[in-house]
Amino acid sequence: MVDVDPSLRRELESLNRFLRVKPLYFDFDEGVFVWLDTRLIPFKEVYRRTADYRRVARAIVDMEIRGAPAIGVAAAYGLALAAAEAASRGGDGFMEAVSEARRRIESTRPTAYNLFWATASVYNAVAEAYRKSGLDAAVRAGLEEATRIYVEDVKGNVEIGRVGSRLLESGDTVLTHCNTGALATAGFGTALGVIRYAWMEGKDISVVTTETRPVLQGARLNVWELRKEGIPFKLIVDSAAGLVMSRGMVSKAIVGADRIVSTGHTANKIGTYMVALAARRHGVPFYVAAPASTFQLDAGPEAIVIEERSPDEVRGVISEAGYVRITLGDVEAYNPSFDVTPPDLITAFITDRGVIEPPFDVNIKRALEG
Ligand SMILES: CSC[C@H]1O[C@H](OP(=O)(O)O)[C@H](O)[C@@H]1O
Repeated sequence: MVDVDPSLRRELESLNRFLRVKPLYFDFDEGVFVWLDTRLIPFKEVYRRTADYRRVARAIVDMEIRGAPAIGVAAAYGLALAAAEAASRGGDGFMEAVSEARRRIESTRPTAYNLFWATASVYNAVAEAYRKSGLDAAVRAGLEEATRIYVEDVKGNVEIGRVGSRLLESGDTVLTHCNTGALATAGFGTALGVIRYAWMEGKDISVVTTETRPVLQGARLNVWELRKEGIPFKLIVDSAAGLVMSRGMVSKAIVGADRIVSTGHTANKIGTYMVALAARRHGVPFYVAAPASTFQLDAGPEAIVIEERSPDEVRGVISEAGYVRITLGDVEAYNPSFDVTPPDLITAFITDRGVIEPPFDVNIKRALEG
């Protein structure tokens, strides 16, 4: 039994009413981190569990866990587990071991800012507690900080939903790209959280989701979530986004983000930039929904690192039969996992601190630093 402040445990319990599914959580009785392996969705629902931070890191690299906020929560609990492991070996080299774990976790995926924000928060909590009160306090501090990050993600998502739902009305058809729902966060969602919240408020909306090649977060994860919620939707191939907007089939577009910098330049799943271009061409409002933990306020677009993943993701797809190749195995493939949408194509940011409108280089800092 691993313990944290009882008030934190009570707050966790109070959030269950918002959680449509618990895609990742910490099992305090067993002292392990638990997650739903999103690579198998919608065909199978398999939960994984571990007390080893190295296994959490691999789950992030392999996209068992994916989505900027979910990656942040997993990184936080992974580093907390690393502190517990290091403490079990005694005090010698404790902070060196925690620093090594931090480096390993931060080497998993480079684009989502939530990951680095989360590891810094947990590392600082562990280091401060260790300096003041020793090993046991450091382990507890790490787990408590990770749990606070989890709680804040759920609460922040619900606030994003509440704020964003005001921008939607019955009759809207909302286009979304990639998965930004429960399976990308601690359990409610950002862009898909706005759609979920509006639906929960009784707004008669529908969704157009792109399939989101190559990993098919739309065709696999959005389909699973929207079907569970009973929200009407159509699935389209990524390259149909322009046509559906040209035909007036979409009234608004809402996407998530992996990193938003001080100028408003936004890194998100590959294909987002093209959706934004089509939205501008056809007068469709284009919103980016993200929590404060996705914003990097001390940097501009030069800080955005675009992850390049295995060419095999382009050469095949995850299907009901597992990975299926769709071309020759030796084809040269280029697989940037994200692109950057410039601020002039973004109508507004929907955040847990409210809606942020242009000029973004002024208003982002004003909303988030205040
Ligand atoms: C709630 S933001 C999720 C964000 O993360 C996704 O990337 P990936 O599936 O590669 O982790 C995508 O960019 C989503 O918008």
